[in-house]
Amino acid sequence: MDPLLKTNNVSISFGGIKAVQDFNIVLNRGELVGLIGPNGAGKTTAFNLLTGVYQPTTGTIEFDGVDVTGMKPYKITQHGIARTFQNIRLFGNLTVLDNVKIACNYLVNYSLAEAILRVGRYGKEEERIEREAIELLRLFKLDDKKDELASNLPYGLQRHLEIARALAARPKLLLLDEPAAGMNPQETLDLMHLIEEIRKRFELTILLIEHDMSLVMGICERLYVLEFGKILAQGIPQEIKSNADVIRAYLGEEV
Ligand SMILES: Nc1ncnc2c1ncn2[C@@H]1O[C@H](COP(=O)(O)OP(=O)(O)OP(=O)(O)O)[C@@H](O)[C@H]1O
Repeated sequence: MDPLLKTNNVSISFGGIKAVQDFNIVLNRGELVGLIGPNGAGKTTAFNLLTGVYQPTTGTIEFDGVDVTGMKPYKITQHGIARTFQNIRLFGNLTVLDNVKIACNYLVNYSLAEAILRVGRYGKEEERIEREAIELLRLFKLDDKKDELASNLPYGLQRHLEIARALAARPKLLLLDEPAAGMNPQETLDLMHLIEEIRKRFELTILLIEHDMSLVMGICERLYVLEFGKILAQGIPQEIKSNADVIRAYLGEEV
């Protein structure tokens, strides 16, 4: 089967800094792959390239048989790539439910005129969106908090809501940028199980940036390691753990 995502020598520079250089990765359908590397290695920049936030200086990105290089972020979302952010980006003054419903709107099937006049397909679509949003919240055990303001949720649940919102766009590929940041060990463990569950349930492919090595090594099937914008190593967790270059890059930290 064709891979879901394939990047070809994707690079970007900011001024003189080559933030990402010759980024070549392949994600097969259904894989859960980690993207790790020291601070400033280029991981978030790679996500910004895959989601159209940045245009690559050179190189191409093929997603599900389509060349998505240079597409606007909303187009890329419509093609099936969704993400979460390192720093939570919820609409804090909207309810938990509305945060998810907004993301469903990428997929609405009614015209602007029908929405303004509140006729035609509008009503049915709105019902469907609400139903799907509540189902998602149930999966994340957030349905009993659907009417609370997102900013009032505890930190760990805000991270869950971000993932629920990303899923509302029904992606084929989910990019998670440090989903366990700031979580305690129990919350991290719960998150690991949740990620595995949503992968199965939604038949997702997942690319995960994470500094928590127990999380990455525990759930990822393969890993790419970035250093100074370049791929330093790739392989299964066992290979990466014992890779001399990777150990050096992490300056003797336990990998
Ligand atoms: N918009 C930008 N303008 C200038 N430099 C940038 C920009 N975005 C990223 N960089 C630089 O690109 C390099 C890679 O940064 P990036 O945030 O992708 O690293 P990272 O691996 O995600 O780091 P961390 O683990 O700390 O989040 C850094 O040197 C950063 O300063």
